Amino acid sequence: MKRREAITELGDALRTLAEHATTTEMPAGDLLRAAAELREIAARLGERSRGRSTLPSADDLLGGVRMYNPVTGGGSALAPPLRIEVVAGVAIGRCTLGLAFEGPPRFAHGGVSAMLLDQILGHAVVASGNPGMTVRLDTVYRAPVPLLTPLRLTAEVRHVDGRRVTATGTIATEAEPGTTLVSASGTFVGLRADQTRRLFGPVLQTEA
Ligand SMILES: CCCCCCCCCC(=O)SCCNC(=O)CCNC(=O)[C@H](O)C(C)(C)COP(=O)(O)OP(=O)(O)OC[C@H]1O[C@@H](n2cnc3c(N)ncnc32)[C@H](O)[C@@H]1OP(=O)(O)O
Repeated sequence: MKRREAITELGDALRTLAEHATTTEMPAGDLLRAAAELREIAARLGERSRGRSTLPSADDLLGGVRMYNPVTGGGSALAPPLRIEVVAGVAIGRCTLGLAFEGPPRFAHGGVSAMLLDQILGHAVVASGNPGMTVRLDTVYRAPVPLLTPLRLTAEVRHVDGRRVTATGTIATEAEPGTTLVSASGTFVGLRADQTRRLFGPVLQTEA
């Protein structure tokens, strides 16, 4: 099995683990045994690991492959994961949030909605040919986002003004795509070459 597939397999197992660890009602003894076993597995995985300034060997930064992105990465224990495709400049995302993402009972945490929107807005911005970093994200929570329910997100670029790009996006359910639950407007700023060097220089050197 190729390494990326193995990373995704481990990510799937970790996401299942996070969901079951969130929903389990097993007694204390079982939880302590599980914790001890998991610490052993964690120690084994940590025997060979990378630091902050080294990209994952399975990533292709310039090709857009980020295996551990906390929103879209197949290898991330934190990612729903959100699957995004860009069609005619519109980013369309799909995911289902489990109980690990609960804020108010039965519904998603508001910060999770903002995280999903930041990511999908970013994809629309990159697809427009004006990549940049988020400098502002305004979210409007119109209705709570239900857990364990297929979701549909959209995003598109509205305005490009020099280095500054504005994009908007929404979260709805797959069943009612016309009913916006959360909307967002984001401002992204393209980096100057000196800013790219300052922020990402060490990583780009290892990539080259
Ligand atoms: C396919 C893969 C897709 C990947 C998607 C990933 C999505 C996720 C994206 C993120 O989450 S990025 C992480 C969160 N963002 C950051 O950490 C960025 C932190 N901010 C910075 O480091 C600096 O703001 C930055 C280097 C981006 C820009 O610094 P500058 O000093 O160059 O900004 P400057 O103050 O000169 O402003 C540049 C322009 O942006 C405007 N601007 C800056 N901050 C703003 C703001 N908060 N709101 C509105 N406009 C703003 C500013 O007015 C100005 O407009 P003009 O050029 O028209 O004068």
